[in-house]
Amino acid sequence: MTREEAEQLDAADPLAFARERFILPENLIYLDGNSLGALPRAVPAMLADTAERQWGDDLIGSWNKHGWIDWPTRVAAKLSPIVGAQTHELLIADSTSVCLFKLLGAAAHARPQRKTILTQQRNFPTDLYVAQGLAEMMGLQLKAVPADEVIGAIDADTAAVTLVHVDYRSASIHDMRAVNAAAHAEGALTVWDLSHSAGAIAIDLDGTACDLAVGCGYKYLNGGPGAPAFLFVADRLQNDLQSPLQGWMGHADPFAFEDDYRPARAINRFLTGTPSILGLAALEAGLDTFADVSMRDVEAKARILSQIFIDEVEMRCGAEVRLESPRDPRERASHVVFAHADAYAVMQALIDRNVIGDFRAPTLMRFGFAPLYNTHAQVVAAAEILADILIARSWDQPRFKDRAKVT
Ligand SMILES: Cc1ncc(COP(=O)(O)O)c(C=O)c1O
Ligand SMILES: Nc1c(O)cccc1C(=O)C[C@H](N)C(=O)O
Repeated sequence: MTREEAEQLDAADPLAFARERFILPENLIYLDGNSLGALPRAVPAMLADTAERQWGDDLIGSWNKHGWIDWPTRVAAKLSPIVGAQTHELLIADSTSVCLFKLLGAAAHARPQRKTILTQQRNFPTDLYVAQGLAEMMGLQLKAVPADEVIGAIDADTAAVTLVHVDYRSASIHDMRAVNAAAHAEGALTVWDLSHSAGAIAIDLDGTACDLAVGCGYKYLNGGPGAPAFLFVADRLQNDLQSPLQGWMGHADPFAFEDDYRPARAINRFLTGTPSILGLAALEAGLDTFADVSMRDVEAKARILSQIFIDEVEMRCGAEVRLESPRDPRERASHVVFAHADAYAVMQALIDRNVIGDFRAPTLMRFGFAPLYNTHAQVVAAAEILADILIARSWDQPRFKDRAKVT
C-alpha cells in the first residue's frame, strides 16, 4: 500500500473526527497507546479546573459542591458503552492490580467449598502475582494452564477463572462467551482483566454473561499515567459478594464513622479509600474521547490498522521478523507483535526515527494501534521505517544496545 492509498483510507475513516481530541507531537508516530494512551486535548483544562476552581476555591466543600464523592460511579458510567455493561455495574477505583485483588478475592470467598483458582500460563505478571498471593492467603491452589487448555481445565473444584481478555504480548483474544459458559456450567465465577481490550475492541460484558472484570484506565482509555482503574460487578452478584479490602468508603454509611463494617449496597461496596479526584478528572476527559464513537468502528479500524501493518512489514522485510500475533484478524485485538533476535536495539532505532512502540523481553517488538488517533498513513510509514532499519541494519550500533531503560 502506498502512503497515498493510506491517506485515501484516512479520508474515508469514520473515526477521523476523534483525532482532534488528542494532543500529539507533530511528526511522531505513536504506536504505544496500548501501554500509555495519548494526552486528550481536554485534560489540561479539566485538571486545571479541578485543581484551581474546585480544590483551590472550594476546598473540602467540593466533596459536596462539585459532587466529588460520586465521581467513582459518575465517571464509571461513561465506560458503559465501551464495555457493554449497565452504568451501575461499573466503578472507578484504585489500580488494576488492587481491583483484581478485590474481585478475585470476592469470587473465591463466594465459593468456599472450592479450592482452585484457574488462570493461564504466561499471563501478565500482575495477574499471576495477585492470584498467587490470594491463593496463598486463602489456602487455595492456583492452577495455571496453557491458554487453549483453560476451558477444559474448569471443574467442580474451580472457584474462579481469571484471565486477561487480550494477551499483552500477542494480542490474542479469549472467547469470553465460551469461557463464561464453561465456568458457569461448573458453578465457577469469571474475573476478566480488560486492560488490553477496553477501548480497543467491542466488548459485551453483560451480553456474554461475565461475572466480574477489571481494567486499566491509562491505556486505550487515555486516562493518563497511573490513572485509576475500573471494575465491573454483574448486577446479579453485587449484593452477595464481599470485598476482601474493606474500607470506610465502601461502608454503607461512611460518614457515620461506625466501629463495625457494614458493606454499602451494590457496587459502592467495592470502594476502599478516598478516590483520587485529580486522577478521576483526567480519566473522565479520557473517557470523553469516546463520545459519539461506535465501538464497532473502533474494532473494525483496529483490525484494519493491524492488518495493514502486518502485510506491509512482511512484504518489505518478512524474512527479518517473525509474527507472534495471530494471523487471523478475528483472533487479534489492536496490537501486533513481531519477534527479532535484537528486538531491543531495533526498537531503539525506531524510536530514534520517531516511531514509538515497545520492547518486551527477550525478543518482542510490540506495536499498539489506537483507533481514535492512529492513521492508516502512519501505519504504512511505520512499516516503511521498520523495513528500512532492518534491511540497512541501522539498529546494529552500540547506542541502540544500551539496556539501561525501564520499559
Ligand atoms: C493485563 C494487565 N493488567 C494489569 C496491568 C497493570 O496493572 P496496574 O494498573 O495495577 O499497574 C497491565 C499493565 O501494566 C496489564 O497489561
Ligand atoms: N503500567 C505500566 C507502567 O506503569 C510503566 C510502563 C509500562 C506499563 C504498562 O502498561 C505495561 C503494560 N501493561 C504491558 O502490557 O506491557
